[in-house]
Amino acid sequence: MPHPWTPTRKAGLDALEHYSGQMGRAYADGRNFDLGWQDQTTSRLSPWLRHRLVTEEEVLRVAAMQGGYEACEKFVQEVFWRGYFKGWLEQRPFIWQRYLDALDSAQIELSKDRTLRHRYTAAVEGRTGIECFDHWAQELEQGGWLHNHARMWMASIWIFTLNLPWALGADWFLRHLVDGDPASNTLSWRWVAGLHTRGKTYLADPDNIRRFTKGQFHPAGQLSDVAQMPDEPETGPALPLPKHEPVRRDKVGWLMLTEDLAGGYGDGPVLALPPLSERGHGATGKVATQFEQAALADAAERYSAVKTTDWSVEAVRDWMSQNSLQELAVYQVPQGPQNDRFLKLERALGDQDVTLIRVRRSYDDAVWPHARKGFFALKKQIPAILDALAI
Ligand SMILES: Cc1cc2nc3c(=O)[nH]c(=O)nc-3n(C[C@H](O)[C@H](O)[C@H](O)COP(=O)(O)OP(=O)(O)OC[C@H]3O[C@@H](n4cnc5c(N)ncnc54)[C@H](O)[C@@H]3O)c2cc1C
Repeated sequence: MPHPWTPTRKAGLDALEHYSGQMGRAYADGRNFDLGWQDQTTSRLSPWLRHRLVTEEEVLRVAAMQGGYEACEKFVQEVFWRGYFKGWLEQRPFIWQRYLDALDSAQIELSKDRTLRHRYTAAVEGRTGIECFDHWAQELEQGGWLHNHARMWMASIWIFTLNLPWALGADWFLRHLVDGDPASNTLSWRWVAGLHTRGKTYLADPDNIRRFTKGQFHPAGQLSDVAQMPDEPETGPALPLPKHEPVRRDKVGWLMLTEDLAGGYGDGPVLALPPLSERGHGATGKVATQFEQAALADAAERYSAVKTTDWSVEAVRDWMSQNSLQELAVYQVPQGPQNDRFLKLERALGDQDVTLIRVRRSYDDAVWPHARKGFFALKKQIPAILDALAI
């Protein structure tokens, strides 16, 4: 499988333009088919969108020129799923923490239970004997990307057929996907497990796999036909979103992270923090690592950002004093490993009396408040949100 994601904004915009004619009927009719790498049935824009080398707003504006919501309804809704998951997790940060706790427990289980360890290793090495799963495991490890349906089938087989802890699977995906995103990934795994829409599990069906791979795979008799939701307390209600903070002074410097490379720094100097070397337990995939590093380099060049090699408070302070800065701003760092790391930096800067302002983009501001419950509530608001954003 080739690695087609050139990690630049230009390449992302080219891909968007190239796909624009397919956002209507072609997408609606074809999007559920996973026909292998050569046969594209979806936009494959996720790596650029994930890091905001290209933004959701830009994609939606292109969809608007193809006939808008009416003509591209399915595609537009899928774009909103990204913001839905992000907004949902922002308002339930304890679910991210629950995932980290579940991952820690699963790691301890792995170290103690040899049979579990064998099952886990066979799965991530693509040696389960379930041909489709093994094929997709190779795709993930080597190519760093999977079709949405393959992700759903794999997560389901992982949890309900291979009886592996869901958090280990989510960690494996997050570390290897070139679009690895804490919110979309964690909450999709939880959705398959029946933890997102509580009790509603997703069970992979051999005939469905045969249909949507056009016969390439048919794991008849190999998959569990029972789906048992893992044990977990009730989800709990959404918390309020932190208030939007305006940038108060002229002399503000910006921190750039690979969470959001969309610019919007005005005249302020920009400091680019490097991607984290770890996204979870174990090594990050090569394709994902290369994409993230080069994506940052591309954005840093466009915004004349200074690149630092670490996240130390000293590096940030030095750069601030070189630029005579009193205040720092950053576009909202969503829940996930970068935010966990960022909170430490924020605390250390706070100890040195540096004010750090988290700024929310208007798109997130428009979408996230509607991501408190199920997707349906957000879906109903899509026309109004598009209007409000003048799309
Ligand atoms: C178990 C599992 C794990 C996943 N992990 C991730 C992840 O780490 N990162 C990630 O970006 N997506 C994840 N997804 C969501 C989805 O599979 C990908 O966003 C999609 O396959 C990307 O392909 P595309 O760009 O061709 O999407 P298209 O179908 O062309 O859709 C256009 C855009 O809409 C958004 N989108 C589409 N479907 C979804 C969805 N179900 N959830 C959220 N956004 C969506 C993406 O930004 C995508 O680029 C996961 C799904 C599952 C079932």
